[in-house]
Amino acid sequence: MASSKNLSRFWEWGRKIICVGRNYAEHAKELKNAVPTEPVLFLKTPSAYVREGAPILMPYYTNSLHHEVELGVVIGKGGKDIAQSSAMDHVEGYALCLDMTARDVQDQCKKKGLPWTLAKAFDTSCPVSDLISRETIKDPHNIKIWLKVNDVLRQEGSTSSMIFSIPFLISYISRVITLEEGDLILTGTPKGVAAVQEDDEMVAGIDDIISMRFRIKKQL
Ligand SMILES: O=C([O-])CC(=O)C(=O)O
Ligand SMILES: [Mg+2]
Repeated sequence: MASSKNLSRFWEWGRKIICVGRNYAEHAKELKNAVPTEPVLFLKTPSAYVREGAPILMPYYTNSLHHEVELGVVIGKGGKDIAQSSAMDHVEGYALCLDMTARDVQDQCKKKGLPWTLAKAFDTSCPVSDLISRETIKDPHNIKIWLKVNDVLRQEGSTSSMIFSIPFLISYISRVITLEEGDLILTGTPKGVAAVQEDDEMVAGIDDIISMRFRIKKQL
């Protein structure tokens, strides 16, 4: 839990960003995907991080940049083959995250059976909030995450609807990929994903605990 090193700026550690897809049935259905029986995993790189004050850059190769608001779990203690029963001991805290997705590119990748890297891992595809302490979010499976675009509510979902719980995900992931302090797990998005345009402003939040604001700009 409490680590010797300061993870308050976890995004500067250069560690892994492990994303879970289709962890909310309503979102899997809205994109006409099957509801998974095992977690769907993909990765972003640390260059995907962007912080409030800097713009989200729409890649030059997409015409459909989607927002996905997600709860992030920041790993405080690394491990391999972590048991579900001790998984929460590895959690330093949480972060509000966006999994920005070039949806048209992802659709093409799906059709061709190719990886999602261009759709998911481009620079600025992972806007993140400050670290939120475990004390602040006592029950991470019972909070509301929401996102507005230009003041219109687009996404609002409770983490109680996650298919795979945080301990399950930590255990599952750590059997495949060793977790290290500073890693971030994105736990999937609720329904309501949609496209944003240049100069749109997004505000996302977790209940009234935290909120963050980002503007969309085109990559030059
Ligand atoms: O792109 C997708 O639909 C998968 C995903 O990231 C999510 O469900 O959060
Ligand atoms: Mg996502």
